[in-house]
Amino acid sequence: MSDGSLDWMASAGGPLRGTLEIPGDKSVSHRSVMFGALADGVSTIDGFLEGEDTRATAAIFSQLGVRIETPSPSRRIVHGVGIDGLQAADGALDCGNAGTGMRLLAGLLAAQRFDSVLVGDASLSKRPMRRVTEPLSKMGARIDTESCGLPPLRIHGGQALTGIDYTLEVASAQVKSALLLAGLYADGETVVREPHPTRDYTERMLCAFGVDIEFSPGLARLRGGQRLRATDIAVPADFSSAAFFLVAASIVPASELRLKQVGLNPRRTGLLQALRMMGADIVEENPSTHGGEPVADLVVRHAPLHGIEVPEALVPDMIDEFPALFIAAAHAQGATVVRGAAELRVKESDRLAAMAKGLRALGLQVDETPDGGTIHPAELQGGVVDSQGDHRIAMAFAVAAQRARGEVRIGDVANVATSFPGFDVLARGAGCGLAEA
Ligand SMILES: O=C(O)C1=C[C@@H](OP(=O)(O)O)[C@@H](O)[C@H](O)C1
Ligand SMILES: C=C(OP(=O)(O)O)C(=O)O
Repeated sequence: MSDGSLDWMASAGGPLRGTLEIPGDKSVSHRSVMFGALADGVSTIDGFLEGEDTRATAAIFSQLGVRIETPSPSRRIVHGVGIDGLQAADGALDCGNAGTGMRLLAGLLAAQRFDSVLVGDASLSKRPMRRVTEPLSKMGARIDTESCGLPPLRIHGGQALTGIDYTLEVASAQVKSALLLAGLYADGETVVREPHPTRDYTERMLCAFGVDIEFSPGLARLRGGQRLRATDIAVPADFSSAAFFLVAASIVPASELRLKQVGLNPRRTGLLQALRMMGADIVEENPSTHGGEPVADLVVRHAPLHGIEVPEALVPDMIDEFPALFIAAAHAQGATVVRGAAELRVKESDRLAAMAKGLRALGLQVDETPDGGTIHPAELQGGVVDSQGDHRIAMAFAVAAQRARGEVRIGDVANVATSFPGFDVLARGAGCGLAEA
């Protein structure tokens, strides 16, 4: 896993130009390995994200007795062991930096005959797990946490689970997915209701694996005791990774980028709507479907942006894109206001605090509130920013520097490899000023 020892120096390059292939979607990649492992038969995954988070998930399934081949980069062949075929691992299962990995696995492993221990890196070890352990315990699971509900998770297998009808307290696709995975093994029906619809990859993919699951925005329902049938998965390009280039090309004069065949699941594209409200020039071309998901080329050209009040209803649909949004806001005309985004405080870092601190270090005024803040744009100066070991904060400031007056040193960027390996190479190729410090 990342050791956090790498820094970047970023500065204004030229206009951003060219056609970029963005790596595979992280959410879809995690799930494709999990469901392929549980299926009867062999599943091939194309476009698998070669990131540390998703590789950690694949390594965990190897520890659980699943054969996974890597015939070439971004391709996996998963030899499914069937719904009851996982075997106890020898040691702890290391989810690395991945909240998605740990929370989904908590649901899945709570239903196995054997015990498991889930651990993570320093950042993941500070992230709240009660949001999954509490509803899972209502289903009959036994999971011990550290105090305050923190990892490691010590999961006691061999429990008989019962389905529940549960309304999520926070809009979280990870919690929903953990309950649905446990629900596959539970007696009776599991129903998950959401305060606001979240990404539905678990539902769509279970369906592709032959599970009878009913879902609509805000609701998912399945019966326990079903089997999964192997299927091939085509992973679309990750919108959350594309987001950094959407903002970079929007703010750097004379830029024009084409981002090829990016996943446009409506539960992921809140940033597209927010940027368009700000005046961004982003056009969708060559629409198609890829692995059952809508995709299109995104053609983005520089455009003058103006500040907005980000509609609260958009927050869950752009939950990972706020670091990028803050940078767009920093370069807009007029203030941008964010509300209803307290969840950002429990991601890989406290993203509201990390973005406010970083932008202040570059000369901006940011008024932070418990669930958001107001960004007052101004010309960015050079300076030193701490990414807090958070991949999305690091990439956001690499983008910010493309319009700064001086050099920006970004500390602790190795974690970019968790979601977007090769970001720096792609960014340089497109015209960004970005080098290892
Ligand atoms: O289910 C998923 O794949 C994810 C759900 C979101 O987390 P929450 O469920 O905590 O909102 C998101 O932030 C994360 O990057 C991926
Ligand atoms: C929050 C994120 O991921 P996870 O929860 O899987 O660590 C993210 O990628 O921004």
